[in-house]
Amino acid sequence: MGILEKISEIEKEIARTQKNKATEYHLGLLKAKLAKYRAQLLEPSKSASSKGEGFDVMKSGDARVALIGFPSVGKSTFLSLMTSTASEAASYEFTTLTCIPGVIEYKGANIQLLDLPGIIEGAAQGKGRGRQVIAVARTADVVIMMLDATKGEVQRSLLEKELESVGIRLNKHKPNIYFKPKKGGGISFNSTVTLTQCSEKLVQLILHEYKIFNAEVLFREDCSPDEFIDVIVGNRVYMPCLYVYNKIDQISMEEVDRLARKPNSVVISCGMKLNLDYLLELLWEYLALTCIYTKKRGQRPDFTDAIILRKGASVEHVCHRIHRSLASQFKAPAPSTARSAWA
Ligand SMILES: Nc1nc2c(ncn2[C@@H]2O[C@H](COP(=O)(O)OP(=O)(O)OP(=O)(O)O)[C@@H](O)[C@H]2O)c(=O)[nH]1
Ligand SMILES: [K+]
Ligand SMILES: [Mg+2]
Repeated sequence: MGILEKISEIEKEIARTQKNKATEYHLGLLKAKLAKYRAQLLEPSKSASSKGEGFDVMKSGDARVALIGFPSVGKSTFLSLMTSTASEAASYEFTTLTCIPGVIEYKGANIQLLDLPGIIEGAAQGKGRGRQVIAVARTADVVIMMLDATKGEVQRSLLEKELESVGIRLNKHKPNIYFKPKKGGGISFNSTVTLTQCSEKLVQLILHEYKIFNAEVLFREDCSPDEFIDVIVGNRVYMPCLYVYNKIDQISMEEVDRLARKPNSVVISCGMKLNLDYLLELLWEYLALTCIYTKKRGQRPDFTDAIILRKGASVEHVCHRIHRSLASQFKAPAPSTARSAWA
């Protein structure tokens, strides 16, 4: 049996297994198995020919945003509207075949926006250019999931499933679980909160599935078995995602209102240039960039020229941006308390 078949067998079994106290261990084990097979599926294939051409776009600017969506939802139209780059847009599917970068200039920052080919169901398993597109998405700071407002719901859940299956976690934080494999001593299990979804026995079962017999595990949060598996597997990407419903010129006012109220969602129309300013404002929030203004002694700061840094940047980072040798000229290293000054 191939990996794909094994995956689909397990998925079917999970679907037909009723969720209750009696099946919780069985389900936990199935999920651990599923995660293992998916990881195997994602191991880089040996043949170089499977690499997409034109996908290795250099990172540039202060942040990177990737446009993910089904074909013909308006990704290229959006790129052409927001940046000075023109990306071909047309009414047929798969107009865009490579990664096309543009730059959004906003509040003094250069935000790299990547237009990508449309992806479809099965993308994670290599359908279309799915794998390459998803590989680019992993490198982004924020993903814009562009959806056709007339079929947004279906598209959204399909794409979420695709990204989920390759270890991309949207709008979630890293589970607060301390996990450390050891050389010996068995499994030590502790928690600082009451657990309602995992137990010591289930944790052990899952660890054994990964052939881990010695480890320290500390739950600092009431996490699910899936979240625990994420911690064991490790290479997960926790990514902010904005759901952008485009083409609202095609739906009723009531429907626009309903979509706009969903969490992490914005409604726009590229065709009628509706609500694009608000989308930018929100994108800026999601990027969580920090602007630092410098000033000369006795003068007012120049608010037109900012040093743009990532969230959590330190004083040392700022020094580096001003001049490479600045930090090393200080008598003492920046105190660690200063690190959190604008985190
Ligand atoms: N009605 C309407 N049509 C739009 C809107 N935005 C884009 N379109 C149209 O949708 C079609 C597809 O647009 P594209 O920008 O090529 O879509 P895409 O997502 O880049 O498509 P692929 O590259 O094929 O994946 C074009 O005919 C656009 O003119 C909108 O807001 N309203
Ligand atoms: K298109
Ligand atoms: Mg396109």
